[in-house]
Amino acid sequence: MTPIISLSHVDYAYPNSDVLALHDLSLTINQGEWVAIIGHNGSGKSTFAKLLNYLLAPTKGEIKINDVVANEENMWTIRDMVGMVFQNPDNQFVGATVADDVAFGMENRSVPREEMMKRVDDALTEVQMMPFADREPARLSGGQKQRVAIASVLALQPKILILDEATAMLDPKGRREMIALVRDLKARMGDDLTVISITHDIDEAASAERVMVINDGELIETGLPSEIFANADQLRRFGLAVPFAEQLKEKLRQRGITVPDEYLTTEGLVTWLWQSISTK
Ligand SMILES: Nc1ncnc2c1ncn2[C@@H]1O[C@H](COP(=O)(O)OP(=O)(O)OP(=O)(O)O)[C@@H](O)[C@H]1O
Repeated sequence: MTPIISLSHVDYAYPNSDVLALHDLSLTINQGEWVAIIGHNGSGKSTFAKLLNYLLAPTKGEIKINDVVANEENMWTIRDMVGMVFQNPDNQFVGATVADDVAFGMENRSVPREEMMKRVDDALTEVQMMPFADREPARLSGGQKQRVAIASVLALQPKILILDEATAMLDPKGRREMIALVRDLKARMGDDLTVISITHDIDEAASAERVMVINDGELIETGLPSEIFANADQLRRFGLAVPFAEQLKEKLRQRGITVPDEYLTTEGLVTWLWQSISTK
């Protein structure tokens, strides 16, 4: 496994604040991983994301992206490697059409026209938005807008895609489609794409390969989604939502029913319930 993101004893304090938004953060994320970052409001998740593409500079410690130290001098190399999609789909558009919008970042980086046209087509195809290439972005649904935002990032061929609450403003269907899209992208691109999902959405976090929990600016837990989400007491302690299936398991246990210890998705629990009822 090759590390693509490494943080060593990183602190960050906002200029107008004497509180550390992040404190002594040390971690490694490997090339091709899909990592979810969870934590209650104000725990430092967005600050972490902004440090990764040098929108913010660490107050202390060192960040390396693909072995390049994040600093003033390497800022543009870092930003070329780390693409970000934010929460509000309406704040991410600059072009008159979907295709213009995807082309915009490449125009800024002087990608030759022919190469640019090809990358626009490829990126829109990846996110299944090719039929919308000539549409006005403002007229798309929230989920479609976020898919175009992902295409704009993919067209720049980043190594890392950061989704900073990118599903938060979508309806459940849009959210499911985004998660499915990221899963497809990961399956197709393998180690060529590392994904960081900063999210409050349990389904999104559970789709990742690894979950990191940030609490009050510190990394307090990292593990498989199944390990993190099966620990309801710990989730509550850190102000996080407990998955529906885990809540139901707790209630069943209180009634004396033996339930599986391992984490189950809602669908997994439904299947288990059916099986245990039908064998009684
Ligand atoms: N521009 C700023 N100036 C000063 N303090 C800030 C600024 N932005 C964030 N903070 C503070 O830094 C801490 C971490 O904030 P951050 O936005 O990274 O948390 P978060 O986990 O992303 O929260 P949320 O889930 O609400 O988006 C919080 O205490 C917040 O109040």
